[in-house]
Amino acid sequence: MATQMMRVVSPAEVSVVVGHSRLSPMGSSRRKSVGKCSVAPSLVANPVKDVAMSSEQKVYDVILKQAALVEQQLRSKSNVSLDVNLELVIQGAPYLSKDAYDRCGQVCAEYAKTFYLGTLLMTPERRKAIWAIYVWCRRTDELVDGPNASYITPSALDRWEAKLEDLFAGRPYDMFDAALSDTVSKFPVDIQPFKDMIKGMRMDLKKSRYKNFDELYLYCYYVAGTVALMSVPVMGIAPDSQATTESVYDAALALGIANQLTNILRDVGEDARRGRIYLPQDELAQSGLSDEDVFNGKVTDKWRNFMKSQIRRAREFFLEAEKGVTELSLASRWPVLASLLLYREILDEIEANDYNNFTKRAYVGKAKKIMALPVAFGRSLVSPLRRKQGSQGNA
Ligand SMILES: CC(C)=CCC/C(C)=C/CC/C(C)=C/CC/C(C)=C/[C@@H]1[C@@H](COP(=O)(O)OP(=O)(O)O)[C@]1(C)CC/C=C(\C)CC/C=C(\C)CCC=C(C)C
Ligand SMILES: [Mn+2]
Repeated sequence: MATQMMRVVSPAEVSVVVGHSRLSPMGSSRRKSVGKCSVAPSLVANPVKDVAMSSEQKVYDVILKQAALVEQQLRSKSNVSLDVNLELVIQGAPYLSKDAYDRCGQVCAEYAKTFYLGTLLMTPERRKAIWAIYVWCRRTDELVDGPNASYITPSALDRWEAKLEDLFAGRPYDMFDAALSDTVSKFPVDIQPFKDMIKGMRMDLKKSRYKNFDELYLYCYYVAGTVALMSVPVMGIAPDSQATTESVYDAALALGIANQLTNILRDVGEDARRGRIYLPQDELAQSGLSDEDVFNGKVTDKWRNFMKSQIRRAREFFLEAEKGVTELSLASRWPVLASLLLYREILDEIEANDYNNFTKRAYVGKAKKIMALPVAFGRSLVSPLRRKQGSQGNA
């Protein structure tokens, strides 16, 4: 989908790279609650390569793997100092990691202002790491959605992936990669979600229709659910959280999916003008709609009904995510909750536009944005324990 949310990293920065998996809709039926420290690495690999596995099951495997990595780090009581100002060598040129992170922070501040403000509440180590992840995600999306997108071939994405492997192995290629390389050496971040995001971009190059929600779910995981799996190991789970690591990752994943579904519903018209329909074909047909109806862009009762069910589904994912936010470390809750509230409001705006997402862009105004911030802040102060007692009526 076309880049809308934020301005992008300059094409030059992206093209430096061009010169050269696996993974869950959140049906609660599939989620098994494991004790907080019981996600054993032996659970991680699914030895059965079952082609009939649903997308949700495939994604679930990645959650288990990421949760296991976090548990492992907790068990080994990682006493790595997170604020070492490590010197990094990038292609012979020494850079201080501080400079590399500062550059990431500048990109964030420029392209995602509200989000950048939110990160300022985090501890400096976490903030810098989130900036580095943000920049990598933005550059990756930029490859397929940015000004050079028409030159991007699967082999350019192969080269981007090779650079990803290099940076995970401590051999970053440029400043931005140097920051991420440092981040992944300090936090229990797995490479899989990063590879999966590239897979999503690959999918976007060749696929413009989604047979059913299972297919669409996998795409949403690739391009957005992955962001959640990359970010939570950095944001951290609250020490007083009683939730299982796995359930927190489930909630995080739900936020990625909800955001991407919302993105898709907002951008229906714009995507259609590029010949793309990110909507489940079977559900369109069940509502008596075809690709032609989407291309014609006429708001009919059939369209309104179809949109209502799509919006309902996105809201279910937001609800699932909301339950997990208070399990995050205190300082990470606010930016996450603020982004959740703001993104969810886009759905309200689509309704307010009478479901005309063909020619009207659903947009959350400045006043609403500003109002969401203190609301999110107040709610983020509720500790997981208080919430638990509160829900039992003891608070
Ligand atoms: C327990 C719990 C709820 C934890 C929270 C977990 C968490 C931090 C989830 C983050 C969810 C999130 C922000 C997902 C990103 C979704 C998204 C907007 C994806 C976009 C993909 C492609 O979009 P498309 O091309 O269709 O549309 P555009 O027109 O291009 O917009 C992306 C553009 C992929 C690239 C993603 C980013 C640049 C965002 C990266 C953000 C972070 C690393 C920070 C996440 C942290 C916070 C505080 C939200
Ligand atoms: Mn994009």
